[in-house]
Amino acid sequence: MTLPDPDDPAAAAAAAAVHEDAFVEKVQDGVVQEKARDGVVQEVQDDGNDDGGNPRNKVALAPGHSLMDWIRLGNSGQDLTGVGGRLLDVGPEQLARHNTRADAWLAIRGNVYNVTPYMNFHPGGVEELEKGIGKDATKLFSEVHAWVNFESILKKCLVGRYRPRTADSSPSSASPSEKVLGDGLGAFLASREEKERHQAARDAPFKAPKRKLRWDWYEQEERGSIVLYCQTSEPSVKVALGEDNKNLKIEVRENGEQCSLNFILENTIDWPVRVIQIPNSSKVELQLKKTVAANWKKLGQTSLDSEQENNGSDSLSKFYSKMKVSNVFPVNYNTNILALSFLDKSLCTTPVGHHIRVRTFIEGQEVDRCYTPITRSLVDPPSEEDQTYIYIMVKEYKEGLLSSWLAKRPQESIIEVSSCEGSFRTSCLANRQELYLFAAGTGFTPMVGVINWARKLMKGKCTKISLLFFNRTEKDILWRDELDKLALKDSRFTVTHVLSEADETWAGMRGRVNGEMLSAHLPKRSPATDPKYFTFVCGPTAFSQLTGGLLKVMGFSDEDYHCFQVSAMLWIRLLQLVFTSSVVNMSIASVILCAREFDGRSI
Ligand code: HEM
Repeated sequence: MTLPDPDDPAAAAAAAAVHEDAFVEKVQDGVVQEKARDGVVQEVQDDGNDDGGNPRNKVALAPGHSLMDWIRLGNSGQDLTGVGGRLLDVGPEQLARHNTRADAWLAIRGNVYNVTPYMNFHPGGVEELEKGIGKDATKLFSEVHAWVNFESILKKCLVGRYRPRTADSSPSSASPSEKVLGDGLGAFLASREEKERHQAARDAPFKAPKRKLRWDWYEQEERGSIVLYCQTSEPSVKVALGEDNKNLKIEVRENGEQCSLNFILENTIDWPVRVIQIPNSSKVELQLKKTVAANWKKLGQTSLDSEQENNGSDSLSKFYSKMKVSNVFPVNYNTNILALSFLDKSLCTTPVGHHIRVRTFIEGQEVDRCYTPITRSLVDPPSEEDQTYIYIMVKEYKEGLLSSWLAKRPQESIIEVSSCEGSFRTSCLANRQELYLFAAGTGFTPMVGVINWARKLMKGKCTKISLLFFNRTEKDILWRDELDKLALKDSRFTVTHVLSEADETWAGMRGRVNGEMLSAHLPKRSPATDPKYFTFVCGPTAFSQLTGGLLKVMGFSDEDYHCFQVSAMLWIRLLQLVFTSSVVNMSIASVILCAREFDGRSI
């Protein structure tokens, strides 16, 4: 078996998913604990050897045809369906016409896949796979290896739904997602009885939603997984488990909408739930660990509601949860990392480049500030960040109401934290190979997520991550150690420090951002003719405006750079603050000071 590269979480996560967790239990330090089908856990050294002794009928695959290679091919953007990605309703006759090695379709559990590109990747060999083509191969497939997660392995080869009573295929009038999911769990369930039970559980009475959050689930004896089919690859997902360990609430926020799912689970689960964003897809998997190993047959009772965010303060206030400052890690003389944890069994995920709001009441006044969550470390961000914590970097501003309040707070202080917000979409980085980051002061914090994301998920594609980091003095440089260590560890990453008020001992670059600095830092190629590189900007507003303006002059279009900025929403909130009676005594000046606290940008 080819083991996932532990440094490539995209591939590793996908590899774990395709094995449905049946085997790969843990990948750590190159040692995999492989759980055999009889439940015995054995340690296997990752020696890169693909055959592992070949205890069964697996064939030796040609070089370049490992599971990892297949995942890469799937992520390459090539159309592996052969039908342009349209979803078809396929009847037996049409299926039977695709019965050659060069044009091979098969149906498994209600879905039709084009397995032509998978032929040479099939661990059981081409001849074996050929036995199932041109027909409904569900029985054959289950007899040989019912545990194989075909849905995940072949997801990029999906042709459509199998309609045994349909003579011809036609593009169905149902929406693509309806067709992919069909009756949801049906794709996963072998017995009709089970299917009906699950259907009943899913159709349990709930408030009619404006937009349905589609989901599926599957289970093993010890675990269950809920798969959410979101609209984007950057949903913010919040999960809460009730005191009874059975009441599970899921909130998904994306595209300005929030959808909620509430389950009363069939039985109790252990906290925490693990939330896994399947790389390069809009699928999110919630992994549940059952308190007592048993087959549940159904997930439980559900209710579902969805609401359109109306940009109003009422709607916003719903997204605040109480969190406590669990730990404080000093960064430099005026900046700390705060580890925030929920008071109850809740967690939330943070899409790259998105931010949260921290809110509290100081002397009766509501103070609200945006922070971009970071990872605890830049050099070794945990591959599985503990999602029950949110880490924020807080710089103390003397005149900043919230930051100076936070700086004085001992551990265990309680604050309110919103769900994530933001407009950044990683899709703008598709096919980019080089990233150039321009940050000033705490404008560096959104870059942490970008750097982590590029290192993990653009592996193989991203060849350069170059940060030009502006600060006043040496002691103001945030995470200097981490940045230097990362530059040593990862040859793709470089950091250049620029100081505006350096003392005479400073041998590095000096000054404020200007056109010369940017051109020296960027490739000589024009972004118009070479769209392989992308630029991020974040810092005080004056810095961002100047840098953005210079980039435009240099030929960068809006598609070639992203500026993390104060959102329009923050301005709306600030104006609301000025005009609401609760802060009638708050001067416009102090509101502006609040706004200034947005990641340190001055306004
Ligand atoms: C329906 C016709 C198929 C037949 C007759 C067949 C046959 C086989 C055989 C004989 C093996 C070696 C089994 C062993 O480990 O002893 C195998 C392994 C495997 N097949 Fe298939 N296969 C079929 C379809 C598929 C499909 C459609 C997929 C894609 C999802 C697939 C994925 C795999 C995987 C991942 C393994 C390795 C399993 C492991 O490591 O435990 N097979 N297959």
